[in-house]
Amino acid sequence: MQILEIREVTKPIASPIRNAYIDFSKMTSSLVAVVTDVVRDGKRVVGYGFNSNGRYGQGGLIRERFMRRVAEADPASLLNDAQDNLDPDRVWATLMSNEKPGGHGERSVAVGTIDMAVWDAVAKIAGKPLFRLLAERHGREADPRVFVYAAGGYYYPGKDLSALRAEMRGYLDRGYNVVKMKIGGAPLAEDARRIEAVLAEIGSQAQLAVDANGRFDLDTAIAYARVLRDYPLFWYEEAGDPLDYRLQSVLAEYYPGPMATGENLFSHQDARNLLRYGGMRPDRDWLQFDCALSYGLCEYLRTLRELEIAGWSCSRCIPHGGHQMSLNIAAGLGLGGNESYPDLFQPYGGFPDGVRVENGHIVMPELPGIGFEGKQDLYKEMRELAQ
Ligand SMILES: O=C([O-])CC(=O)C(=O)O
Ligand SMILES: [Mg+2]
Repeated sequence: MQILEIREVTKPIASPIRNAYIDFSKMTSSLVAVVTDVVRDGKRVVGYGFNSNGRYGQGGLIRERFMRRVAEADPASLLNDAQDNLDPDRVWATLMSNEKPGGHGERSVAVGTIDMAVWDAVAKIAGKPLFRLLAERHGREADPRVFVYAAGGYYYPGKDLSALRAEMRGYLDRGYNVVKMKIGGAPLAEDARRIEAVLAEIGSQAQLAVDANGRFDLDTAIAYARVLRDYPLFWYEEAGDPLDYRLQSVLAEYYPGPMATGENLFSHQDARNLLRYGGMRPDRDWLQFDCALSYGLCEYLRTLRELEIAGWSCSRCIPHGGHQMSLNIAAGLGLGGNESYPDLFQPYGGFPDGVRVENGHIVMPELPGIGFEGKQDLYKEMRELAQ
């Protein structure tokens, strides 16, 4: 049993939307295939992965360093002790050989993308959905019913309040009961009007989260907090720079409602620093670490261990990124849910075909691996890469 090859292609996921920090006009994502020599149900097992939106494709790093390390490794060194499957941690250690600690920039995205494909292959070789494999490995009961919320509400040329309201209404019509919109890309008074328009639209049918994408300095974060705290928000997300733990912790003094952050922290050490110094409150705040951007599930498991040490429940995690990998982690390990972008970043985001959102939850189908084969538009792109 061995990995024959890793392939990568960088795909556009561009759109004219904008958050408070970036636009997505040139956004790309790496799609990776881990091709094995294992055959299941008459078909060669290929694991797939991709990175979530917001960070660009990583073809350069993947080709120059990470693919080569796997290709040069003794294939037996990547197997588990029983030699009946790949060992994701051994593959991970090979990927990360000769990498210094710290500086978790783009390489965490490259490794996270390959790691997703490795776990997909491992679950397919085991013949199980990844969420069931994870639950078994951790001695837990899987719960295939997962909370999901609809992220959108971007700034968009010519988008007025009625378009924003119509967008949010569309999410409610599709079964969501928490929706998210961007803030910080317009003056505070205008954002307040946008928020009030959405609150009027969703009424008591749903709750609203807002996301500043790390745009604010402390004064601005507090100025927003003074306004936002009078609204019944689901959370106030990523007010300031992701690594400015002091800002986050001072903000907590001005914002009694739930805060969320973590999508731009890419290692368990950074996550640990957030828990130590960021003033985040385990009884109400939310952690959004996204394995696809942060060295993958092998590292995410270390992050979950840090949560446990710091007295946090993993049910406070609702990852960023809207991909099926985090849905599997949520169903298998008991996270609080997952992000979803009903109208964006297709075909990468979303659920297997036929999965519907009801009362803000989906039920995971019983597909081997991560479940990409159940989403036709996505699997078409994946198959093209593997052929
Ligand atoms: O706009 C983005 O970069 C995505 C984002 O922050 C989110 O989904 O929370
Ligand atoms: Mg965000």
